Amino acid sequence: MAKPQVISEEFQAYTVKDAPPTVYYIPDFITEAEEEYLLQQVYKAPKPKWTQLSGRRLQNWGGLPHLKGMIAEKLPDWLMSYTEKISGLGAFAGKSANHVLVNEYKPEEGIMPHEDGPLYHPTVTTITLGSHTLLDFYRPVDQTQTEVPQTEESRYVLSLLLRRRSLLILQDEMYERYLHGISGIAVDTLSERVVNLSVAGGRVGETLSRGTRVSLTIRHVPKVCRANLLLGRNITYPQAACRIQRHEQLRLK
Ligand SMILES: O=C(O)CCC(=O)C(=O)O
Ligand SMILES: [Fe+2]
Repeated sequence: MAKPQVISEEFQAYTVKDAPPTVYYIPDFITEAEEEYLLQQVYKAPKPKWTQLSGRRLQNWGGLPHLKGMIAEKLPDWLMSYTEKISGLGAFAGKSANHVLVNEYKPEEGIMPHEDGPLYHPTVTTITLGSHTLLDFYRPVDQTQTEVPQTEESRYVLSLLLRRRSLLILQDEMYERYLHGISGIAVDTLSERVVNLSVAGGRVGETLSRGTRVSLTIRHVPKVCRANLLLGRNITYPQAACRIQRHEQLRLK
């Protein structure tokens, strides 16, 4: 089968070679002025736009992804110029990003190892603002292996240093097989397991104190309900599913 994702040739040079396929890490993807602008926009959002979770808070833009389809909402202009730029690299196989999660982590905050799952085109792209972090990768629990306990530590594979203003693109095995997470610590120690040090800059043994990091996780949700279907009269099953879903989403707001 043909490989569905094709990143523009110019960006192939940013492939992280010491990681399983496929990681692209692009330092200084945005300028300092752009970083400041994006942070300003994020913090301008009204308070109810934030959802507080344990260990981070988030803003959801573009609609709530759902197995039955996402009721797509237009992304605001301040995000569009960046999502278009990333879609233009070919990150979503010619489709345009239509969903952005903004995550904010204070020092000592993080996100449990997880998979991003089937609601998205199998690509995740992340712009890092404000502070670096280490994104850690884990093998999934091996269901056939019952004798030895499988701790997080034993499943840990590698980390990526995400500097502020960088862009990360994950696809293929790195998206589909491995779990990713951020540990809730205040100071990172760089080890030889941080496989992109030569490009991200940093020495083994060096420590980096975390500040507040804001990440923009930019994705393409293939299954969307078009708003005009919701107004139509001859509603067929999938359209009805979207309609039901719309009620669910409104209740969640
Ligand atoms: O903040 C990040 O870089 C990771 C966020 C993440 O994994 C997610 O939102 O699914
Ligand atoms: Fe994730």
